[in-house]
Amino acid sequence: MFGTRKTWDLGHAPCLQELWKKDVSLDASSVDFLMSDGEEDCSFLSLPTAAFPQRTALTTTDQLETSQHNHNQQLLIQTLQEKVCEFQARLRREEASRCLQLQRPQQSHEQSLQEKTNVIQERGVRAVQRLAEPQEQQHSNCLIQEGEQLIAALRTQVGELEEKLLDQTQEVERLRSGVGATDLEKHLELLVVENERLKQELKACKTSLLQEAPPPACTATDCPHSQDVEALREEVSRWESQTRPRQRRLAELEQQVLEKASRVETLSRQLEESKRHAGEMQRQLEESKCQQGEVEQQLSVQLRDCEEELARQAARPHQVKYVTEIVEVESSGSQQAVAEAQAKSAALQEQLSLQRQLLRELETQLHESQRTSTQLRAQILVYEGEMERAQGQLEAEMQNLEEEKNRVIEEAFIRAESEMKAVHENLAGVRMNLLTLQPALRTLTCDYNCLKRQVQDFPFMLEKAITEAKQEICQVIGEVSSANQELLRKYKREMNLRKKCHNELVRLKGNIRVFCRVRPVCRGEHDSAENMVSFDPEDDALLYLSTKGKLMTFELDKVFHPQATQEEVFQEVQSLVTSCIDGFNVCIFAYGQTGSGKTYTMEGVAKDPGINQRALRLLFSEVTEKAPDWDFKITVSMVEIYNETLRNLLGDNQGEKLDIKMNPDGSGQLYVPGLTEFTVQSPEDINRVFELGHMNRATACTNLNEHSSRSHALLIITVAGVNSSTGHRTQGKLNLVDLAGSERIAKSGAEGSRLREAQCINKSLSALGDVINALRSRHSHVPFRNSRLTYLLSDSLSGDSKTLMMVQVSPLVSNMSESVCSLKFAQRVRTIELGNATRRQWENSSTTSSPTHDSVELDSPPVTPVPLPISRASSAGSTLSASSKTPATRRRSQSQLSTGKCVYTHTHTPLSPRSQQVHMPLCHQEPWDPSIYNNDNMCTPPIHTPYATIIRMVKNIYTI
Ligand SMILES: Nc1ncnc2c1ncn2[C@@H]1O[C@H](COP(=O)(O)OP(=O)(O)OP(=O)(O)O)[C@@H](O)[C@H]1O
Repeated sequence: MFGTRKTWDLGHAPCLQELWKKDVSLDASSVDFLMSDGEEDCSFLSLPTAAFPQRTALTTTDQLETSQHNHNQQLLIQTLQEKVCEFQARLRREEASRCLQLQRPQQSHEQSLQEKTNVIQERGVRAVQRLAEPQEQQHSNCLIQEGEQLIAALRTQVGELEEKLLDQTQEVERLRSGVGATDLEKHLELLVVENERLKQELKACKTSLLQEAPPPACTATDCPHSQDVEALREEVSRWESQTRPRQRRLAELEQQVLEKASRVETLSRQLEESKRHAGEMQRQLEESKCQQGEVEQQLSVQLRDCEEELARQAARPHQVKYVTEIVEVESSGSQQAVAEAQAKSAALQEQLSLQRQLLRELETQLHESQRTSTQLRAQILVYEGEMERAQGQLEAEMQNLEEEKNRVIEEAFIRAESEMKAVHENLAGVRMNLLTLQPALRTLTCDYNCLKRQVQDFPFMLEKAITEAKQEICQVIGEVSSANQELLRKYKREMNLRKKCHNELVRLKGNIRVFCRVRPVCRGEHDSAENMVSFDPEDDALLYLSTKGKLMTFELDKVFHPQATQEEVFQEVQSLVTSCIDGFNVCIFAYGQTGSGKTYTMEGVAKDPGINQRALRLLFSEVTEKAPDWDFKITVSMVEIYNETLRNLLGDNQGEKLDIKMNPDGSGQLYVPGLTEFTVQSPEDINRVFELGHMNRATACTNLNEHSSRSHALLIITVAGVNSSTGHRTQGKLNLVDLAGSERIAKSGAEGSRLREAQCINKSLSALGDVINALRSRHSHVPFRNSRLTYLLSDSLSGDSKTLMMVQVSPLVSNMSESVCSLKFAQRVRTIELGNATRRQWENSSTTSSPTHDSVELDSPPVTPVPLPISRASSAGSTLSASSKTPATRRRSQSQLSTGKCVYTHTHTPLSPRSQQVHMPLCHQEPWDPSIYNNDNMCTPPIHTPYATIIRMVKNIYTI
């Protein structure tokens, strides 16, 4: 703050006090004088402090923000006061020094005069005493008078000098008081006025900022711009805080300038005073010289007069004696007087020389003063130059500060104005929004009240709506039901028509399909007939056999080459398999000589199962898919026909021989008492069934391969379904038969038991051929009973059944003749027409055989009605559930028989109470599966699919 003051510190420049001290040393009286002056200056110091109450009052009324500023100003004023006191003290000391300087020659002069006067008085007294005689008394009196006059004149002169000195002292005092105190007071007043002006400006700025601030109603919580205003205020305060030190610095500089100016003025005034005093002193000195000259002249005149008087008195002769006596008497006195006068003269001369020396000293002092004055002038010029520079800098700095202050204020003002404008605009927008929102609020309130009323009324409205909806739903259900009945009627009519068309198509195509599969050459077989067996790449139904130079062509329904996989074979038969879900009886049997691959095709191997396992898994997955609408039950039986003996492969007693009997209920149906049927409910059950059958077949013989070659293995799968929605029932049977080897007995050369086995095999195969021949020839009698095999398969070979014969052919040359026989037999079978496929259906309430809508009329000559095989519940326990099958009645309408047509109906017979079943979960399934009917026309599309869809729709409506 006072950094620049150091530059202007008087201590660094020669001051008057130091200058005076060089020549004049202060004595104790002068120190006392200074001390007394210093104490007397307290009255002077009271002047600036007199302005404090006003300032204090201002301080109390100022805001808190200006307290620091006021404190700084107080410090500044206090510093100024100290400076003023210091200057006053210095001024007084200098004045005292000057007074001392002035008084000292005067006192010495007075002292010298006093001494002269005393000397003259003493000389006069002595002269009077010496001239005590009457003659000389008059002259002495004259001398005394003259001396007294001289003394009086000298006293007058001294008095006048004292008066002049007093006047000079008073003038100096007056000048001192007039110069120092007044200027400082004026300067102090100027400072106070400047301070007041700055305060007023600060107040005005604050007032303008406060007026520009947002309205007080807009508080920090509800006005979004209060923070901006606060930020602006903080910025303004920051600028003010930055401005304050500059203002203080400005005030200090101003103060320093004023101090310098006052000091320069004081110095110049002191210089003038010094000059004037020096002139006066010179004049007084000259006057003293003149007076001294006059005194000397008078004294010399008196001395000369005395000497002349003495000489005149000595020139009188008559009176010589007397005079001589007198002279002699008085000569010693005169000589003494002369000596005294000479002494006086010498003293006066000495005094004169002293005066002259004093004069020289004064002149020297005068020269010193003039030199000091010259130095002071030079210093003053330097100070003035510095002052001008400082003033220029100060003015420039002030101007910069002023400009910066104005700029900051202007920026703050502009910013505050823009902010206020934005705030006002926002406020206007908010007010507008408020005005627009109020109607919306009223509308919302109305809506809310309305909704509230509606919510209150909602239960009643809901109840009413539910009632109405129920009524509408009932009405719609009624309408839908009637429409459904109509649709159902139309659907049944259409399905009958479709079924007739399909049956006609099947009749035209024939329902016996014959496939041929040529097994590959196995490892270790060398007599392959690869060149003898060939295939038509364009037609997969042709097989060429080259034997004995002849090329035999066999046309079958499908020929599988040796590379055909189990999956490819099953792809061709799966539609036939799934048709049993729709209620058809299906018979798939593998025919061929031993080692031609029958077992491989039907049973397969563990890693690559054959048709049996695949068919059962497919049926299981199909009925699972149809579970939502249909409840299916899949039962499995496995039997073996060996030497015309029927064995239950799934039963516990393997030695038991089963028999095929007529159902005692008079229905004419066949059944196998004691045949075990397992209900399959999972894929694991399928595996268990095959494992059990395989194990039972293996335990009954010593060589399974040979045994299997000599026996027929039958897997009988029954699929019974009930539509839970309609009560519609279907039942189909799938017979998968692995026939025994078909080689000729003559060729085999068997004897004994092997001969009997071969005879039995031949008998059964011959019976099968006879049956097929009878069917092909449409004989009235079909010899199903000629063998156990044909008897057991009678329901799957006659009427509406579908039959697939898989003729297995060995590629070996040694088996060529057997292969030719098998293929010829297969080609004959292919030409057989079993008749129209008839679907077995049971109505819910139909327990008697009666013609139904799905009865099929067989073309004449009618096939001899053969009862279906009837299974009886096995009494033997099993790890799996077993069920006994009650016979289904299949009757032939007498009227139709009389007209040459046979109608087969199937009635549902309740299960035997002895049966043990594991029921499949009741499920409804969608019977329609296009994939079943896409590949082959052997199967009719399900007749119940649209109906089930309609039922589901109705159920959905109910659910809704
Ligand atoms: N398509 C085929 N692919 C590979 N190997 C086959 C194929 N067909 C049959 N075989 C193999 O030929 C051999 C004889 O087959 P398989 O036992 O099935 O004949 P089979 O007609 O059943 O004989 P059998 O009448 O004595 O029972 C077996 O080893 C079998 O694995």
